[in-house]
Amino acid sequence: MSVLQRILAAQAPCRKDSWLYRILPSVSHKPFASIDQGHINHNWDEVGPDPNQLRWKPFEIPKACQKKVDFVSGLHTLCGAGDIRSNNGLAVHIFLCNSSMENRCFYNSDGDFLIVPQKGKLLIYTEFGKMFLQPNEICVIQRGMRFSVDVFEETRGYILEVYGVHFELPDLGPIGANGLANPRDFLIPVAWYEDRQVPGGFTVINKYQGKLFASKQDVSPFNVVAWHGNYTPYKYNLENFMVINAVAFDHADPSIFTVLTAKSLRPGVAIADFVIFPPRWGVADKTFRPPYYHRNCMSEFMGLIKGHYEAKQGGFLPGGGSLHSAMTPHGPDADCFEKASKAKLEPERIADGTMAFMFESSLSLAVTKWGLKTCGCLDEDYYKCWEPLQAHFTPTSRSPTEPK
Ligand SMILES: O=C(O)Cc1cc(O)ccc1O
Ligand SMILES: [Fe+2]
Repeated sequence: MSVLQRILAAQAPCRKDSWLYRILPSVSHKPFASIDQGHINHNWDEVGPDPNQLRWKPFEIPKACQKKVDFVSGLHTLCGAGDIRSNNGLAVHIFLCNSSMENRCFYNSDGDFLIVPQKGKLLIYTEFGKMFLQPNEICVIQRGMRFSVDVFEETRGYILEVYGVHFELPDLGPIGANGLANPRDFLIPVAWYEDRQVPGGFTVINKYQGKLFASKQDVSPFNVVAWHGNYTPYKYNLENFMVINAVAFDHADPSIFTVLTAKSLRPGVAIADFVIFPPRWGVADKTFRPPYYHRNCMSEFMGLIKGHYEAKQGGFLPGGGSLHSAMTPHGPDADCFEKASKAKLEPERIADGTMAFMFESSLSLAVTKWGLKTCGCLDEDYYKCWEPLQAHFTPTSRSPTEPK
């Protein structure tokens, strides 16, 4: 492992600190000035809440031949809640880019980023070293860390930003010592540096209270020759997730698939959970195996990295998304309902070759103007996937395994 090392406690929640040893102290050579906001927007109430089930077609990536867009200029806020100034809340952003950041880096004063690439690989230069990230891997870059992103094609992904808290592994409770995302599978960068003068200026972009500011300096900020501490970016390959699920009957709460959680101060309640739906076996008897129809207290933003989501074979596509707000009913589409209602309950593989995920929050999310209008990807027909639902209730029917 030349570039990355394993970390045993990437998620140590409380005190976090790292010491960085630089060639030159990192101070701005010019004052920070406000720059074009792009579509970074924390003013969700500009459009406001929407109690409907929303679905987005794949967010469109700008064509490289038309306009060069890098990771920062291609960041768009989709929805969120809370307040940055009091360090409580979250935002969901989409990144759509086609070019590498050239002599530009970004740092976020507001919160931590959990980055989920969906299309295209990312080579992320951080002050702690480099991280190479491909779809089906995720990384966390915490508040204040400067980073720059190289891309190699038209690239898309999702970001979950949390304010005032860090992501950590969920408490395992009765699961015990190991399972779900295991600490051994989290990787952190090893120090890497460049001693590079940049006569034309290296632009440092800062997100502060939801707005972007820029300052120039004449050396690369990636001039850290060594560091130690436990405040580090890290990455994780979702393939390593050790899935635990129902093996007798009933559909488990998807919280059993939590990779990382950003806890609120209320025990058991998260600002945001990052949950995945990995390939696994379905074996539950006497059970409607797909996700149940439900209304619940959480806001659920879902995205798809690859393949199909078990509850929506059509319409929910890789690179798109959906949002089911608190207490709004939702569940499998009519097609899935029909098939699962008649299916023989044999052991079956579920979700092979796919990876859907959920950013789930106890806060009530509002959608930005970009999400509802500007992106142009809202699927106005989403509700139609439930229109053909038919009742299958037959009072006299019995399960084949039930005693007569
Ligand atoms: O709404 C969804 O598709 C996500 C989800 C999946 C599941 O298996 C159970 C509940 C749930 O919210
Ligand atoms: Fe749900």
